[in-house]
Amino acid sequence: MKLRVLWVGKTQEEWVRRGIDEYAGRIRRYAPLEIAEARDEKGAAAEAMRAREGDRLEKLLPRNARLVLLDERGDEMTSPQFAAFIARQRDTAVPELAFAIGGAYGFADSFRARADKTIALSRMTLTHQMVRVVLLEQIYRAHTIINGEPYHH
Ligand SMILES: C[S@@+](CC[C@H](N)C(=O)[O-])C[C@H]1O[C@@H](n2cnc3c(N)ncnc32)[C@H](O)[C@@H]1O
Repeated sequence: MKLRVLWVGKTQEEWVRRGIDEYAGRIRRYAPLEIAEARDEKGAAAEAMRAREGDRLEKLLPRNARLVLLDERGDEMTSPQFAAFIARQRDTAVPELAFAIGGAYGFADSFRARADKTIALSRMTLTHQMVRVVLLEQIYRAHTIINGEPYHH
């Protein structure tokens, strides 16, 4: 199963970029991973920015992909539950599992409605930049759990 992570806007901080590279490299030992970046919108009302960013995310999403939205209001799960969720997608022949991280103002309702599942990493709000690293680490962790490797304690 192919994995895709979509996000809005460039990665600004060097330390975030290093984290992304580290965990993306680790994930690619287990599954093909593509990262795609939608241009962020600036200088409009929040709702308009969310709508335009949603349209751009939509264009980066293959038709056959199952979409998981990252959102602080989503379902919370443990790392083993997240691993079981990923394994279930793979075992039911989902061709591509896509994760989307919103921009600084979050998602438009229209894009939110497109999601097959919405998950929260915490009830706290993280920056849209930091979520990139935390999500990638959890995807990596999930694969070590699926493969019974001694990373998750
Ligand atoms: C700064 S947050 C946007 C906050 C905005 N108040 C909202 O309601 O969506 C930007 C993006 O980071 C991600 N994000 C932030 N905190 C998160 C969390 N605890 N769990 C999952 N995703 C989170 C989401 O994808 C969100 O769209």
